[in-house]
Amino acid sequence: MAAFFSRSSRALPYVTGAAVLGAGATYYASRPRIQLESAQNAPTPALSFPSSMPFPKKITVTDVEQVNHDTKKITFSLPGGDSQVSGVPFGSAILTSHWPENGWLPVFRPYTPISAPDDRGTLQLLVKQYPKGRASSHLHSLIPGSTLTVRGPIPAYTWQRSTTPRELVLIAGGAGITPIYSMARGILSDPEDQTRIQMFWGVNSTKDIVLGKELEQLEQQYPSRLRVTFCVSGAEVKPDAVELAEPGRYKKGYVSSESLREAITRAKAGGWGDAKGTKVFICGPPAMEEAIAGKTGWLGGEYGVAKKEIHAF
Ligand SMILES: Cc1cc2nc3c(=O)[nH]c(=O)nc-3n(C[C@H](O)[C@H](O)[C@H](O)COP(=O)(O)OP(=O)(O)OC[C@H]3O[C@@H](n4cnc5c(N)ncnc54)[C@H](O)[C@@H]3O)c2cc1C
Repeated sequence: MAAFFSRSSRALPYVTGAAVLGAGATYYASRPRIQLESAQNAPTPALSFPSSMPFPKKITVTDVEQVNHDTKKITFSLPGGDSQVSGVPFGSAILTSHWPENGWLPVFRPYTPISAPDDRGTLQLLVKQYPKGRASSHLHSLIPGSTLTVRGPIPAYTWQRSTTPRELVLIAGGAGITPIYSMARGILSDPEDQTRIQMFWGVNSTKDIVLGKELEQLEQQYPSRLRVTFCVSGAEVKPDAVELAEPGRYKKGYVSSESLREAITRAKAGGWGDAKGTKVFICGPPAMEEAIAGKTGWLGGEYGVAKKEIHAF
């Protein structure tokens, strides 16, 4: 799939039928099962692939929360209310579109919901605004009652649960946290899945840790299955975090080779890789992905991880 951070130029191909239909079979095999409370009130998916590609849906803003200097959490209600779930499997994105004022063409952009696939009646996006960003500025302009046109879900990684213990390394950079968080929560919330996750999230500043509480909650809920390390590269690092309060939890600097070494050693001891052999999931800026998972990156070199064992969103 397109690298998350070269996303603007890659958004358009998502609307092309060929790419979308080609991935259809994979998506259907991977759709999460919806827990039915009873046959009568079984929720239906608001979005389903491929029918929601040509026939978009409108979702309505119910809440907007400014979570830091550049990011908003936007909550939407689904067209069918509580009788629906989003239908977006974890790790997958939806395709938003809007017509810019005086624009000749609509602007399409993918966003990964941070709500769970089986949340009734609601879908939540976490959107970072880029200076002059067309879609992100539009999304940041929405207020309760505004509507947004969405298509999808865009097929993503086909996850297979593991009933025996397995280790994964998940790496996010900046706003690339949304698919990584979504994958982690989806895997952890399956009680039959024994996958254990070591997650690294590289941010410029602790201000950028916009899903910190949610990740902390997951860690508390699944202490033996999730371990998160925040790598803070800017000057401002949580005071005393490294030395005192939370040893190992906050690291100064980028997600580095040294940071990963310990995780990989642990992963190797515990049965590294999911049922399909994928060992590392990564989503971040190109420079970060290149340094870690590129041709001459540490994973391939120092740690001997093959390209096919790495999934980049
Ligand atoms: C599968 C997928 C899922 C995604 N999920 C999310 C999500 O959950 N939340 C989220 O906030 N974004 C997400 N994105 C990114 C999103 O699709 C847009 O690309 C992003 O919001 C910027 O679009 P824009 O129209 O606002 O900016 P544009 O109008 O395309 O660009 C405006 C300016 O911003 C700069 N810019 C754009 N993107 C970046 C970037 N990544 N880094 C640095 N500068 C940039 C451009 O260079 C340009 O100068 C996802 C992308 C993909 C591929």
